[in-house]
Amino acid sequence: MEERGNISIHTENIFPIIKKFLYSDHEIFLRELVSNAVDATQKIKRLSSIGEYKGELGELKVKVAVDKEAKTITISDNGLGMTAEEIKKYINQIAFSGATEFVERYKDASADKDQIIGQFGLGFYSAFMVAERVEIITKSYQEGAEAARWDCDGSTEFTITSAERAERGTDVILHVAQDSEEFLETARIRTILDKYCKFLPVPVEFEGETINNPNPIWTKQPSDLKDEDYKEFYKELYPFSEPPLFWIHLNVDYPFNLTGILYFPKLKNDFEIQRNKIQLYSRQVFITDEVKDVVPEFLMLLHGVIDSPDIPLNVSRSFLQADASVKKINTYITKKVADKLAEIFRKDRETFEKNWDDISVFVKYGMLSDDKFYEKAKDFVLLQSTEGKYYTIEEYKALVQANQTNKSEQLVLLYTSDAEKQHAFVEAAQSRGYDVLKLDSVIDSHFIGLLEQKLEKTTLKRVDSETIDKLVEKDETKESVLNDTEKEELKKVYEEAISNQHMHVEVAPLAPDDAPVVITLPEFMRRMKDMSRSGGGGMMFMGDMPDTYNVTINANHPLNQRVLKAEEKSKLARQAFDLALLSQNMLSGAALTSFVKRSFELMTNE
Ligand SMILES: Nc1ncnc2c1ncn2[C@@H]1O[C@H](COP(=O)(O)OP(=O)(O)OP(=O)(O)O)[C@@H](O)[C@H]1O
Repeated sequence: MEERGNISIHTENIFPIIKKFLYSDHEIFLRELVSNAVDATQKIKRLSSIGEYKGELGELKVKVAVDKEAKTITISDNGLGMTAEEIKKYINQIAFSGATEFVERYKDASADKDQIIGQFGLGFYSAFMVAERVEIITKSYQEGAEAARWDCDGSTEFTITSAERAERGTDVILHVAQDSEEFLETARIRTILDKYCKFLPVPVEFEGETINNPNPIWTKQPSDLKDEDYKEFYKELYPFSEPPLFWIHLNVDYPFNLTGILYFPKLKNDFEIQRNKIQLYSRQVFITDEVKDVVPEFLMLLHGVIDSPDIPLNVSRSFLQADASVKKINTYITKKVADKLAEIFRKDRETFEKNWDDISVFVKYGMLSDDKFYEKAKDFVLLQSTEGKYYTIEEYKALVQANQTNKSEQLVLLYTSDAEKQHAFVEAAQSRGYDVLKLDSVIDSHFIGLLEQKLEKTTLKRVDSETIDKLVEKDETKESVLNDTEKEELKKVYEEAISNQHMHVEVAPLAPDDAPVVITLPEFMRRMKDMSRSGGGGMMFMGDMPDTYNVTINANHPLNQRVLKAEEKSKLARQAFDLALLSQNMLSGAALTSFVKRSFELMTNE
């Protein structure tokens, strides 16, 4: 038997295009061919199970072999094989038109071409990305079938001849082109197999070893698995990572098909570098680790695998975002993750609190970016007080309600963004019986905004944004020891001593044991500046403005009564002001030097 033919006379030669134009990701040829081989073995298994094939199945496996001298890569399987007629049908017609369509569709799409090619293979013809000639030697499982050889040199011409092959199955032999000889290196092939074929459902052998785990745990029933299995699998996926905190086994078959395991890694605050750790599979074939658009942004902080044949990979990005099943998948995963967290919170609050530092970024990010997630997470998101205790929002509100409700019935939640630097303020608040929250991660400034937006009659104030009396304004007037003239004079003394237009001085009757001078940066001002720094809200101009602080002089503090009577009023006032700066880590440079000098001088003259 010998037959020559043209694959298609209507299409321009696609092979040079496959080879040259789709220059990126040449390595996926191996994924395509090994998956075909795996499919072929699974098909024979199915035929056998329904009684269509009565012969011995034997040990089903796929082999990959490199012959450096002959410059060939061979992918062999003992699957169902093909007759000469089937080669014509599947390889010459169907696969070819598939490849042609692929090339036609994507040769002009420049922007996300790499993305698409990475996710969606060309099928059999991707062999020509690395080969100058491809042979198929195959024998069908059907009784009395003759072995056949297909040979194609990368033009549209092919030959089909009869061949010698004892057993059922297929060898695909790639004669590697000169410019692709890197693929004759076994280390390279091993790396590619490891990336794409690690969890293929049929054993894949290379250099005498099985390189894959055909039964990864996500394909099993959760009830058949122990914690150890999940931890082991995590190690298999990320050999150099710390153990995960906990995990979720995803398992749906309606209205879409999806399995997988998502792990909560130890996150801390470095969430930027942790992305792209979720691997996307389609029937155990690795597709990509760029799951953007497939899972919600905030879930990309998780690690693990998602396997779904229902994720359409052969479409462009914008389409993917609008795709209904992708949306459903998003919603499903989000719900699962929220439910899992709620469950741990409910069943084992201690563990939940212990891990809170690692998951808080994730939970807050989720609450900020997804309203449905907010609705679930609002009951388990934790607020940490500076004293190290954890509260839910409701618990915390109940805790501070009595003491921290101001005269306009607003509940004032106090927080510090840096307990060290703002120590003086934290202490002052605590001595009033107020509680102070620790909200000090990058995401917290956004989280604070979210809480205010969602919680009724509640504001959040940083402890150093006002003097203690104004933080939680009560309906009481404080008596002042100084009369108005004295207060006016004191103000002048300080204004002159400070002599800085960005320090707004005012005199107020605080408690005698409050600090004599308090420097605050109003909450509103700081938030505006934060906003403009992060480029939002049309506040760009504010970013360049110097901070304007409020300097509150405590009229009731004995020191200020002394300032009024002292000979060197200005010096004493400046000293008090510098001490206030110092307590907030704001004193440096020349100001610090002159403060130190002045202190020695004052001590000497005492
Ligand atoms: N090793 C093989 N054994 C048996 N049949 C094969 C083998 N490789 C390819 N085929 C046949 O050739 C057809 C075309 O393969 P090709 O890889 O181009 O497309 P596909 O596998 O159907 O789809 P995909 O684009 O997802 O790869 C297959 O559907 C199958 O019928």
